[in-house]
Amino acid sequence: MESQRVIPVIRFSQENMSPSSSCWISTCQDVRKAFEINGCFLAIYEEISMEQCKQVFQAVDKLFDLPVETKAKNTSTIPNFGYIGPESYTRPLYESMGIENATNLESVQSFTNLMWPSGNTHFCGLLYSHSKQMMELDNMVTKTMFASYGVEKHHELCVKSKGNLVRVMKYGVPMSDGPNIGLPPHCDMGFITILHQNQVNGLEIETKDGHWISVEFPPSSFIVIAGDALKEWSNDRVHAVTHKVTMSGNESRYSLGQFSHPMKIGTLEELIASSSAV
Ligand SMILES: O=C(O)CCC(=O)C(=O)O
Ligand SMILES: [Fe+2]
Repeated sequence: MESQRVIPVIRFSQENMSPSSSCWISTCQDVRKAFEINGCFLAIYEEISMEQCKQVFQAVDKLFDLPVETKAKNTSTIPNFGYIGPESYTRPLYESMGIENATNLESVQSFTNLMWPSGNTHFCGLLYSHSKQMMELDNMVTKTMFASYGVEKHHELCVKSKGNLVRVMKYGVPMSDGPNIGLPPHCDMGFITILHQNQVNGLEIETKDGHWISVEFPPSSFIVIAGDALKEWSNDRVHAVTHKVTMSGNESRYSLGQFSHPMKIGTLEELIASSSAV
């Protein structure tokens, strides 16, 4: 019971990620345990510097300062992938924008040009390199998870077929007598979400025994959240964790999430069967 109520912290250093290192096996086991018991964990990932994260959130702050008509140009053929403005009853403080395939320079460029028709090379370069680095972390997470289930040889295919969406989010300051709902309780639909924030807390995770715990982000940490598609892929081994955002205090909260989803891999059962076949 207690292990559910503390979010596990797992270090993703170059050293831990080498299959020949002494901690490789334990890292893989920790990832699997966290996904199965908690449905999430905090990854310490120092390859992305804290200075870079600070710059990203400063750039995102300027992005949200653009007029609503400009932000609304961020559209998508996929529902909820583009600009989402505040919704008075369900999420009055929430606003977000999505960049599809943010690990592809042209996608980030076309998003940037929509927002700043005269260009913004700083934003474009920053978001592109940040998204690529977050995807590297995502790939390490899948690699350790695949290894822990004995299906590591299929990991490359999973990496190659991954689609992704980077979503930047702003949560406004609640009025003293107004609602403080940032985002109502939900599970993510995709495979894996990797998320971090500026210095303002607000994310809460529901444990399997129904307790809500507030997420505190240690330095250089990113929360890794299992979504419904990962639960389904794993035949319910992995727990898709319910989470929500509650706002307090007098500072806006910014978060950036990367949502990834492999397109064409068999289910875990199928991969296990093909890994054990001679
Ligand atoms: O902003 C956050 O911390 C959570 C965002 C979230 O849960 C989502 O976009 O699905
Ligand atoms: Fe979510």
